[in-house]
Amino acid sequence: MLEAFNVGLEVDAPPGSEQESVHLLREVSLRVPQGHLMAIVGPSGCGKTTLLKVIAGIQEQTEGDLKWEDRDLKEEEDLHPGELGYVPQFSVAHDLLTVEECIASSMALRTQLPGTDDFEPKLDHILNVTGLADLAERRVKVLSGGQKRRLGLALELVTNPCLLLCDEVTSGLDPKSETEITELLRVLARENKRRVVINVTHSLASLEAFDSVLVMYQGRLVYHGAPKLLTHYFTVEHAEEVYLRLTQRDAQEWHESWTKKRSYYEAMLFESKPAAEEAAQAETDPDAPHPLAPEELPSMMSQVFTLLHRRWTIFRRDRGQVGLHLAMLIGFPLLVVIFALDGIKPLKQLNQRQETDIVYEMQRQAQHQFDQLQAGGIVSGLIMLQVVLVTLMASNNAAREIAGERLILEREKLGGLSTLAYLISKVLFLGVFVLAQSVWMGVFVDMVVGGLPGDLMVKLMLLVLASAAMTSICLGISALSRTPEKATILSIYLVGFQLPLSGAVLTLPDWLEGAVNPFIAAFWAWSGSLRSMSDTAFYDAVKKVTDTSLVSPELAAFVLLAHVVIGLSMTYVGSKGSQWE
Ligand SMILES: Nc1ncnc2c1ncn2[C@@H]1O[C@H](COP(=O)(O)OP(=O)(O)OP(=O)(O)O)[C@@H](O)[C@H]1O
Repeated sequence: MLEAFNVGLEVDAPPGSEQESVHLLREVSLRVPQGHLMAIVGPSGCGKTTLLKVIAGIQEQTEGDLKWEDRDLKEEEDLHPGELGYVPQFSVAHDLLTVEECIASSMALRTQLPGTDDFEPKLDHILNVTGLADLAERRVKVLSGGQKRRLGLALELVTNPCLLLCDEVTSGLDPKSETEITELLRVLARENKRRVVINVTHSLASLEAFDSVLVMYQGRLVYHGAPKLLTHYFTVEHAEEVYLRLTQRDAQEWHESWTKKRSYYEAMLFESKPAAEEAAQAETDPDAPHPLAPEELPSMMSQVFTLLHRRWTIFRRDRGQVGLHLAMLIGFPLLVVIFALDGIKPLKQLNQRQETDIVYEMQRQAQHQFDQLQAGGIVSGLIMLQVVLVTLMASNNAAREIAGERLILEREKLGGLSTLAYLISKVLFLGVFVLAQSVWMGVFVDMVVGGLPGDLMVKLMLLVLASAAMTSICLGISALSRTPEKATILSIYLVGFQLPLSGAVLTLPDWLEGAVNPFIAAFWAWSGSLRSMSDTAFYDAVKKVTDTSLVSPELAAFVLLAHVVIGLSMTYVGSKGSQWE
């Protein structure tokens, strides 16, 4: 039995409002027996989705109590992820996966079935029961609205939930599809004796298939009873007239009226017990296809592997992303080399004279002095260009990574996905890009210019760390942002400020340098790389063209690592926090 006692939800009023807070729900009390299919109806904005979220534990009520099978959901932990199925209004599947892949990945994230003999039969059963068997190979992107809703439902059936909450899975469909999905919900309600299925809907047209109907109005419960008594209660001829009728009294009056009469209507609900009987019958059915106990969650590493495998599949199929990554991987190092073309000659000449006394050479040859200045500018510029382009690639890797799939993440967390598993999968996925982009950039440029001064390994390490730092920070921004657009803009600003604030082009005033540098990854990678040349002739040349103080490679590596840690902490906190809106 699902029970609510005077449940209320009060939230801060929107900015600019005269009140301090608003009540989204007030004094909602209900009892829903098991094996029952209930519809929540009401005009737009009356609190249907809010009530569903409170029952699901996505939003916690500020007043009253909720009970499931005599467990107080406020006192004890929320429902076990395997006990709860929540189908949101929006699509919770990746566009580039097929229907079968989506269900299989949901199963792998939420159950221990993959690898067992039960996996295939269960997958087939879910495809069949939701009417998706013929669409198993079709990608989500091309599914119709109704098919996406069936898929949303299918993703929740992998665990045999006993509380299945559906937000508008029947809305906006043609009458035939609406009837089919309602019938499916009814079958699901009967399939498991412990199960309660609740569906939010706008439609008042086909409520007969439900065991009960709950009407919400302005955050209040104003009716909960059998569908056939709805017209009687509201004294209207057709159910479709109920919304108009509601406007004739205010919500408080409707609620008071309901409080007086509810025992009569609820008693009728419990007395008829058609649902419980049908459920008992379904349970004894010898053809019942699978056990109905909730599934156990898989291990964290198993979730990491599933997420990683899924992410690579999506990446491989996203031709635009693959093309962009390849273009940057090949194009950016070439760009650096093109800028260096004019300077390669003095660079090589200076390279050949490294063994000689550079000061003596300078005094002796005016030409050499000119070469040295030019070479210093080229070396500093090349390193900075490498670093900035690597950070640009890093921001492109990470900016949309979490914000772009936020609602899917929220749904999967509710289904038992570990935030740490999610974070590790992102680190492993993006780590490949960080290594490929920065190592290739460093090695390619070094080869073409005939060897930049200093230890190649130190410069490569700093490039990798600069890329890792920017990737982590942008991933953190992505996890904390409400939309992918916001995350992208913030990440672009961050990269845009790297060059002017790095001190490589213009020297910042001392007081500003100390305040800004800690935040500029490009400064540390550039500065540490230049300092790593301190035992070569180039260091003097580089010092001549920059007044910015240069730091040791060790300090640079330490600060960049700190950026990585901060970025990953932001990512963890941002991913763990709830962002359903
Ligand atoms: N976090 C929030 N802060 C402030 N107001 C909110 C919040 N969440 C929802 N609301 C408001 O609460 C009201 C009820 O929202 P809800 O989404 O539950 O309505 P609904 O009945 O499901 O509507 P619809 O049928 O249009 O989906 C709306 O006016 C909405 O703007």
